[in-house]
Amino acid sequence: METLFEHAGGEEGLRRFIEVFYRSVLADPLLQPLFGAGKASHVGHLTAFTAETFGGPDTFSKEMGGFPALIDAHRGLKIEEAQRQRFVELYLAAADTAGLPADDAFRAALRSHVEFGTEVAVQNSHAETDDQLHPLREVPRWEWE
Ligand code: HEM
Repeated sequence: METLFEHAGGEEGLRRFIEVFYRSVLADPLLQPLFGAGKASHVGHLTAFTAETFGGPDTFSKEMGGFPALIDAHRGLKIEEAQRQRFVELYLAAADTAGLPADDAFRAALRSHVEFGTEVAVQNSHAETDDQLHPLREVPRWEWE
């Protein structure tokens, strides 16, 4: 069966999507304060993460610090629910703008992926001890719904 990665247009399709998404995040009054001026590495890292979770190459885990780097990136950010919801909204809007496939099965997987991922990020952003982190310790392999 085709992977979500292949269906999304591989590395190139996902990078185009994440570029649109990150641009919209940095222009958003609710989210921009968390991201500051932005980081040159963010598009590459988020693209690699998304590729890996959708069944593509495991470059994020092998070469970019993997899940521990992701936990560190969100620690202490204290992401609010309104910010989480905006992140989801912008993510799904970017999928339209970037022209990712619009079929229901793919969009359902994209939505459940970002809903779950943002819940994990919010929890980790508030954790004051390792016990309070979400139990996830590896990049999850997302599947078709
Ligand atoms: C709840 C909403 C979220 C907010 C507000 C948020 C915010 C941030 C911020 C401020 C950074 C550090 C600055 C930067 O690298 O530009 C960051 C890094 C990162 N975030 Fe998030 N994040 C959220 C959810 C997610 C989700 C759901 C994912 C994955 C699906 C994700 C993946 C990443 C990655 C890959 C990095 C870069 C880590 C690295 O440099 O290795 N984030 N995030």
